[in-house]
Amino acid sequence: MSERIFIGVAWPYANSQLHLGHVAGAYLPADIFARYHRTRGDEVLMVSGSDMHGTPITIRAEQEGITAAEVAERYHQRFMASWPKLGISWDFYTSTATANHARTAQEMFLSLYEKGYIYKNTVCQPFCSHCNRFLPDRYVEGTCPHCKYEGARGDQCDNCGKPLNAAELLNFRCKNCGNPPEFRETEHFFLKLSAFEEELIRWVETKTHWRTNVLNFTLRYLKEGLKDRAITRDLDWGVPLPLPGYEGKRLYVWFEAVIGYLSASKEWAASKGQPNAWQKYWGGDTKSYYFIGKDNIPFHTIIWPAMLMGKGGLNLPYDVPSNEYLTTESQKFSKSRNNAIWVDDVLSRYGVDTLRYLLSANMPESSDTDFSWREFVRRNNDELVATYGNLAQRVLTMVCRNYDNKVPEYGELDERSLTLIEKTAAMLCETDKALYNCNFREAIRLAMALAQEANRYLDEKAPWKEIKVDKAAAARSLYVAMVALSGLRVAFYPFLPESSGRLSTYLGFGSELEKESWILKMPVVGQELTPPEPLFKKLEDSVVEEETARMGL
Ligand SMILES: Nc1ncnc2c1ncn2[C@@H]1O[C@H](COP(=O)(O)OP(=O)(O)OP(=O)(O)O)[C@@H](O)[C@H]1O
Ligand SMILES: [Zn+2]
Repeated sequence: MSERIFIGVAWPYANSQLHLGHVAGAYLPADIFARYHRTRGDEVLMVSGSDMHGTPITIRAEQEGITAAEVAERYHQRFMASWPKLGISWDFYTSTATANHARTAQEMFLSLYEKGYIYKNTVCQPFCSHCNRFLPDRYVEGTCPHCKYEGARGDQCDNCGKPLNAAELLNFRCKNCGNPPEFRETEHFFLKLSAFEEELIRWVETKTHWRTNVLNFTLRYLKEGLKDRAITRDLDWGVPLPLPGYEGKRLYVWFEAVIGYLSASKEWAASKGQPNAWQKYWGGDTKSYYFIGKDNIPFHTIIWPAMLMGKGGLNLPYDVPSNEYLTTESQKFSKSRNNAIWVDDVLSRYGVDTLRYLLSANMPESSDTDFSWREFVRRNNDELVATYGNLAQRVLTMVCRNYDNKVPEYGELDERSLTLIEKTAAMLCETDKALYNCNFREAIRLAMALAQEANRYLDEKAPWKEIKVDKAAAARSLYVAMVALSGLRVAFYPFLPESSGRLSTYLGFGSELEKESWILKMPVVGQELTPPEPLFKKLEDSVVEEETARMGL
């Protein structure tokens, strides 16, 4: 039975270009999941957009001496150019700078305000007398009170993932001038998170299908007790408050950005000329998945669900399959720390499927994972080229050369051949299960294992020898290997859409796998074929040194 799946993906801050951490953490797993469900025949809506607001952008603008709008627009355009190169198949990608988003965020604010879930309070906020302004979020740095990490910021600690208030930091200082701020009174609006504590605990306790790290982090956080959080800031960049008298304040970026999932869905519906079409993705038995890196967990398992509970009538997350960090030398890739490997740069030298393969096979699903150029080259050469690509190339070239560019007659199948076909069908069942449960590494491992199995079959049968004595036997071996390839193109499709599309045409099927289904399709005897080009290119070992030198390690 087909399902309806909503996929929300973290909104990247438009303060820098994309690095491999973003891809491995959020965008690639979301895209794999979307492509998989579309191929299964499910209805999918995958949305996100650039986060144009917040202090990461104003800080960058101040550093460069340009406006925040200019910074945000520049990186938004770069993201838009990167997505197709990466093969990220958005149903809709927008930004938080739209009038639709501001309106949706303001409506959410007012709805929660009217129900008493948002209230006003006077608080002490850090104020730098040297810079003469309040210091929101990332304008303050200091030591995390929980894990003692020294580079924690006024909104969150990147090391232990806990959201923070500036006043909780130890040894806090102004990011701009390094002086310790004083605390001054200012009025802010608060989200009454405490009102949702019990409902949230009851809800999270039913989420036994969540990843252990996500579930444990969330429960620990909830059981420490929820504090109400300020959701406005003294800033002039962001979505204005929908109430008169607060012109110098804006909605806090984290309250506002998560609303993007809803506003993007509405904008998608409007763009299709069906303004109500978003509703079916936010109600009924639609399952909502949110793909994010682990620093975003509390915003998606606590704050956003609390907002949705308060508003009512909209689906809560079904799953939040958050990834851990992609690291270099055990440090989180970070724009701000400048230790990143940039997506556009990598894609200017290597194929997109090589990158997607490495990041899928080494995805930081359950622990932080170091990116390694040695692994990049090894997996490309040993697995993509020697195991999978070579299998396709050997089989299809022989078929084209010896059987007049047509899928050959295979006659009667022997035991060994039937076993490979059965294993291929079983692999599709197992990858289906793994992908359904967001076990991406497991799924891609299963597919590559079948490619190895098909190579063993081919080496045993040796059609290049058979053909000299028994052309019909060689035809059978090659046909059965084509059946395995037919299964592989489906299983690899969510991960490696470019090469799967090509393999699909080489096998005589169309290139649009999403129009098929997650089953083993047999190549059609007599179908005309075009001789194949290699699916992947071998990389020189020198790539490891060149790239490591480029990173300055
Ligand atoms: N090294 C990483 N590994 C895994 N996920 C990451 C990594 N860096 C960022 N992400 C995820 O990518 C998404 C978008 O990131 P965002 O633009 O918010 O950057 P960020 O986390 O502030 O990164 P930075 O530290 O580079 O400024 C978020 O869900 C974030 O968790
Ligand atoms: Zn200062």
